[in-house]
Amino acid sequence: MLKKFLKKFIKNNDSKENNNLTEDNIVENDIILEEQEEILENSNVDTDNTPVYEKENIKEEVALDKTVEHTEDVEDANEESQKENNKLSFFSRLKKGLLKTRQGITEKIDTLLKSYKKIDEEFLEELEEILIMSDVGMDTTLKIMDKLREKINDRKISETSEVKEVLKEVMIEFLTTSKDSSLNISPSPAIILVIGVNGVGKTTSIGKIAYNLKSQGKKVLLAAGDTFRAAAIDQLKVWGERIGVNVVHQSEGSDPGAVVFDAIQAAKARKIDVLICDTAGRLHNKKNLMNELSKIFKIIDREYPEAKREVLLVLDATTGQNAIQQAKTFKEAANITGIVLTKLDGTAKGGVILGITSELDVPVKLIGIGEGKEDLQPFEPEEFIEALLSEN
Ligand SMILES: Nc1nc2c(ncn2[C@@H]2O[C@H](COP(=O)(O)OP(=O)(O)OP(=O)(O)O)[C@@H](O)[C@H]2O)c(=O)[nH]1
Repeated sequence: MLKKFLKKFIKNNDSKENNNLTEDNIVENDIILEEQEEILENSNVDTDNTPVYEKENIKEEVALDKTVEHTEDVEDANEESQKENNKLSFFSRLKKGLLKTRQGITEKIDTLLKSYKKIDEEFLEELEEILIMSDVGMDTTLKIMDKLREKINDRKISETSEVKEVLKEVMIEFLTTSKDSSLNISPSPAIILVIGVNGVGKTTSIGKIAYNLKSQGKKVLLAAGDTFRAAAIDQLKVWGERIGVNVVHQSEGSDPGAVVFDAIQAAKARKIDVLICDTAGRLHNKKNLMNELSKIFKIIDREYPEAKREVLLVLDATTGQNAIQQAKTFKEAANITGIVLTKLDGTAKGGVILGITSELDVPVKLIGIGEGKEDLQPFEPEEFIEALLSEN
């Protein structure tokens, strides 16, 4: 380090003072350089063999490092507490959003628990009824009840006061599929295809996902692949402007495959991290839907094989059991990698989430609890069940 500094110092001086170097003064300079190095190394060496000059520098570097470390620590702590706050505020918003579902499930379960002290068949049947009535679905309710009975027997539980914790455990197990529930978008590039019938919240969800990814520092591009309605294109453009993300679009009625093709070329040229494509979700004819989607998949296969791929199906929680039916149809037409469940706020049918994960074995990756750009969050089974079943 010292040698490097000296050489640089002397060479700088040389170049400033001596623009016309001769062979002789180059040799002379080399000798001076050697001598100065020797002098400095001998005179300014401390007991630990570190030159004083270097030591001063080290001190400054350490002090600087400490300041940087401290600033980084403070920044990390701020970031952590910001994350914690966001999580907390999302949890309370989730709890608030689930109010109607909580009224349908939790309040009824709490009343039931108060009216029975000991677990008996009548108690279990009433519990079963509450779940069925809350849109969990018949099949899933029966499976949940079987698992609950099994755990109650194994653990020799007889008091109803202990049932809620076991029920939470069972529900979390049902909400946790074998598949990864995080978005498969790293390393970039990635393409997310968003499918679902009209009105379920596709465009809004795309806007929210793009906003989240952009906030994480990712370069995002949107493609208005729902060319069936001009309003759908305009709506995506409005979201794009709102969150500062570009939208590739063509006119109403144009070929969705062509829009996706253009968007892929733009994504490659602009080194985009995540390209999110809207699609038209007409369900009246499964064959049409399949044809349209398979055309888009072929284009992605051919033009963007290097991109990680997510196919997200958007479902509207307010439609209850219909959402499961829709999901089954879409599952036959496309290889769905995740579900976005919207409008969990303001519905008493939130229990449908249990039916979706258990009947389809596709993970719910994101949940929507409002119309704002921050009202879409990764789905976490424990957090969700806590927000759903905890008291008050
Ligand atoms: N309360 C609430 N409303 C939502 C949520 N997600 C979407 N919406 C609203 O649902 C309505 C339909 O959303 P869109 O995003 O237009 O749905 P889409 O599936 O794109 O429908 P088309 O544009 O008709 O294809 C809009 O008014 C949204 O603001 C949510 O999580 N909660």
